[in-house]
Amino acid sequence: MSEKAFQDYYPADLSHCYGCGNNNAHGHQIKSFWDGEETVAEFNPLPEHTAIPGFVYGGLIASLIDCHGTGSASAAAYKAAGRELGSEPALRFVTANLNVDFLAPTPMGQTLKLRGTITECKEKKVVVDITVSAGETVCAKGRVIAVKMPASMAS
Ligand SMILES: CCCCCCCCCCCC(=O)SCCNC(=O)CCNC(=O)[C@H](O)C(C)(C)COP(=O)(O)OP(=O)(O)OC[C@H]1O[C@@H](n2cnc3c(N)ncnc32)[C@H](O)[C@@H]1OP(=O)(O)O
Repeated sequence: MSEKAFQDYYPADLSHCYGCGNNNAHGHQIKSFWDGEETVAEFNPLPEHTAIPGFVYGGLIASLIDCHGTGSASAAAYKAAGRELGSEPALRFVTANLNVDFLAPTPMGQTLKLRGTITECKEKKVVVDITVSAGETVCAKGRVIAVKMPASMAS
């Protein structure tokens, strides 16, 4: 995909998140985009993301859901406000609650596809429901409750 990802609009000084920060060389650097009214991201697990040989570690899956959720929340807030992504004042969201159901073993060696639905979008809180699929199989689903980032986290 050639368009800018939601995370590419995060300012450099706030781009160190392990899941989605462009400036975290050891992180996942996930990239989220709109696909119609839904949001999408892809990730290729590495050998170090193994749980049991051949299968992906659940904590990685939770991390992907977490950051696809907060990125989607920010994008949804901009959209609801009729504003361009990244415009000031920034609409930044952090995770208040993360809930994950692991529905089927997640195989290594396949691209994982995340798809998010904006379930609720208020000024201070956005709820995003997310599926993680390998091929035709939905391996996990999760819900992220994202809340406006407190000023104390950005200083
Ligand atoms: C663009 C650059 C970006 C750059 C930034 C990119 C960062 C990427 C972040 C990646 C994701 C992370 O790991 S973030 C790191 C992990 N998260 C954190 O450290 C957050 C720590 N927690 C906090 O700071 C706080 O508890 C907050 C901000 C989450 C909430 O506190 P608050 O601001 O006082 O919220 P409050 O007014 O009480 O509640 C607002 C609404 O949220 C709901 N709510 C509040 N907390 C919860 C909760 N734990 N579980 C469920 N729901 C909750 C309330 O019911 C209410 O819903 P209603 O009554 O209105 O319906």
